[in-house]
This record gives sequence, C-alpha cells and structure tokens, in this order.
Amino acid sequence: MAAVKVYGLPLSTCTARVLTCLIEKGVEYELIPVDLSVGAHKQPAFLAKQPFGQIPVLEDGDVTLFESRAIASYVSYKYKDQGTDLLRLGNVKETALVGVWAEVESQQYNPPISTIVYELVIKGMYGMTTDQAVVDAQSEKLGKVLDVYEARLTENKYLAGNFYSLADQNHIPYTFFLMKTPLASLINSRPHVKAWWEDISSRPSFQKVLANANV
Ligand SMILES: N[C@@H](CCC(=O)N[C@@H](CSO)C(=O)NCC(=O)O)C(=O)O
Repeated sequence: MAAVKVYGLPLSTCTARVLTCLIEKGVEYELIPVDLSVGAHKQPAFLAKQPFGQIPVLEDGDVTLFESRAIASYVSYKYKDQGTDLLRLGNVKETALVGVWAEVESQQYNPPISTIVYELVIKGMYGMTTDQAVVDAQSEKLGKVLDVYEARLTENKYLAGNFYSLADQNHIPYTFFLMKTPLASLINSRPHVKAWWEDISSRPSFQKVLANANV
C-alpha cells in the first residue's frame, strides 16, 4: 500500500501534473479515482479534503494538499534527494529562475491555454458548442506568451536554463491537450518551442502517465 494517495482521474490535466511529478521523483503512489460525472468531488467527504471541490488532492501521511502546482512543489521538495532535480536547490539563482518560470506557467500560460482546451476539448466531450470568439481571443494571448517562450528557448534548452525543471513539467498536461487541436500550430510554428515540447513530453514520466490512462 503506497504511503502517498492521489485523489483524481488519470487524464485530468491537474491530476496528470501531480502524477508526472511523482513518477519523475520516483515516488510510489496510489491513485484513487474521483468520479466527476456523479459529482463525487462535490460531496462532503471530498469537500472535507478539498473545500473548492476540485481534483487532485494528495494525502501523504498526515499531510493533505490540494492545488496541483503546490502539490508538485511539495513532492519536489520533500523528495529532493531522489529522482530528477526539479527545483535546483543547490543553486539559489537556478532555484529562483525555476520559480519565475513556474509562475509564468501559472499566471501567463495557463489562463489562455486552459480556456482554449476547455472550448476545443472539454466542451466537445459534453456536447457543448465551442465559442469561437473566445478561442480566437485566447489564441492571440497564448501566441504572445509563446513568442516570449520562443525567444527564451532560443537561448536556453529549457525555460529556467539548460536543465529540465518543475517549470517545464507544469506545462505538460494542458499542452498535451492543445496538441490534439488545430491550435497545435501555435507550438509547431515556433521551432524552439516545438523542440522544447517534443523534448519534455517524451520524458518517460509523462509517457507513463499516458500509458496508465490508456492513451
Ligand atoms: N488550480 C487547480 C485546478 C483544479 C481543477 O480545475 N480541477 C478540475 C479537473 S483538472 O482540470 C476539476 O476538478 N474540475 C471539476 C470542477 O471544477 O468542478 C489545480 O491546479 O489543482
């Protein structure tokens, strides 16, 4: 029985963000499915773990956490001496740059890409109609963010420097879904961004998340 429990669904983007981190750090975990389709995440038992009623939640002994990025940071720090060095704690400048680009993912990249994925992927799963005006507006915003990434990745193999880090890793789940839409062009039209995406998404950790989700 693994000490670490993750409540979520294997291909929910935010659950995948946590699972990818656990695997990259070589941490055993048990995934406990939460059936969103029946509203299990809105029931009192789950709300007691996650007051906003969203997945994922991580339980590690007497620690119960939510917010996937905070969970990934916790895992990266607690298990800093095993698996990939995702926080670069031996070099304060590198740690700081990991923090900058992890925040860029959350504040600049996530808002447009999560809206695009909702409109082009999630809505379709529930027979809802895409709002193309929203997609167009968010595509323009994401394009501007990716222009910054293209310039950064021309100088550095990864976002925080010439090392893979949590900053890169946090991008993977939503970008995976974007690449299944016609707006994959936003990534593929930028050569350094495209090379970066192909590199980070081919890592065994994320490939194992996909395999476990039968994708
Ligand atoms: N900022 C949070 C977002 C969690 C979230 O939206 N979870 C979704 C599934 S993943 O896309 C969710 O639980 N949706 C159901 C709902 O919001 O009711 C995080 O990073 O963990």
